[in-house]
Amino acid sequence: MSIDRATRTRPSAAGESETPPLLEVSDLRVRFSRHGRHVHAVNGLSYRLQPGRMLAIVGESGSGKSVSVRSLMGLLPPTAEVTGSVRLDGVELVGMPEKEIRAHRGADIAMVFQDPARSLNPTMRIGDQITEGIRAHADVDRAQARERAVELLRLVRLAAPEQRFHEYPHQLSGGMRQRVVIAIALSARPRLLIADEATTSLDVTTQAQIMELLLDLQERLDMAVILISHDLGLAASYAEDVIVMYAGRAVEHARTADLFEHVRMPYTRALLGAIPVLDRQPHTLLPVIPGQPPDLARLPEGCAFRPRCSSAGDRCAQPPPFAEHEPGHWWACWHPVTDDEEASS
Ligand SMILES: Nc1ncnc2c1ncn2[C@@H]1O[C@H](COP(=O)(O)OP(=O)(O)OP(=O)(O)O)[C@@H](O)[C@H]1O
Repeated sequence: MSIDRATRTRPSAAGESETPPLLEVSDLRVRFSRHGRHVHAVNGLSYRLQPGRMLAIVGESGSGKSVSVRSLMGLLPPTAEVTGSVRLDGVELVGMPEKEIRAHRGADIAMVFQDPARSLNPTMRIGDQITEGIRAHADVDRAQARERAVELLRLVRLAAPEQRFHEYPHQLSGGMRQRVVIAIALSARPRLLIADEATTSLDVTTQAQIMELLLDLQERLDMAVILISHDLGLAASYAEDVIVMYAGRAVEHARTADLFEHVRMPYTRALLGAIPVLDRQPHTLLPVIPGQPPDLARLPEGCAFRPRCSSAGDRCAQPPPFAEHEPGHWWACWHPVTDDEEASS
């Protein structure tokens, strides 16, 4: 698998703390309650993200990836009960009144979603949509906002930005629309950009172009990026650190190269195992693992992966601690994969 990205990055790794983190998530829990039924979507998620780094969060559908990042933005419905701590530059976001969190949303943290068509207003010219975003966060007149909007379109490498400024979303391709969405997300110069399956609806070539753009913006603007993806290849190619989520928890977290070369969590190995090494190319979707993820309204005691795990034993009835077992490499498992097992598998 391509690990270029992981091997040419700065030495900071999961859990290291030589610079203060931009984002510190501690024991984050999100519960949806309806008609007496409680869905435990996020169950004690903790991680740190340094400024200017790219972290991928991967896992099967329903593992809590989207809910966990939406909670950072205060973008969950009122049925969601959020506890724990999310600190952005030391400022606590959990429990912050909606009015204050709105000031952070867009300005400090921005988000790009899967479907660019749904993120844009089809009846508005793209230039107006970008200037609206700029003026929501900065005290600038129309001419200044327009100038900045064209600059942003140039920054996201949209060809002929002055001309595109006057066009409607339907006149643009899917990739161009996602560039516009990214331009809007960047309009307040956020320190953290969350890309939630932001390239999933695009063809493979356009996906790679948008990922290269995100990488370029991350480096040029020194912006941290959280990449939410089903695509292990994408995580391996672009992110410096990877968190694997299962049933609302982080089950493995490490530098990308470390994770892929010294996988420890049987769940991560199961995700990787069905993909022959030579086929581990970018854009490799998560394979199907036999069995079902647990019902989040009735989480099992102990390790949630136990019913599907070929390494499970009696001890797995107790919850395995999520701990830094090797420098910069965190996992939650009583029976981690060894390098010898991995080599012979
Ligand atoms: N508004 C809601 N009310 C009740 N349950 C919800 C709500 N939003 C999400 N959930 C539940 O939370 C769990 C986690 O969802 P989430 O969207 O975070 O998963 P995901 O890992 O991002 O998966 P996917 O890749 O399919 O989006 C799911 O079981 C989902 O059904």
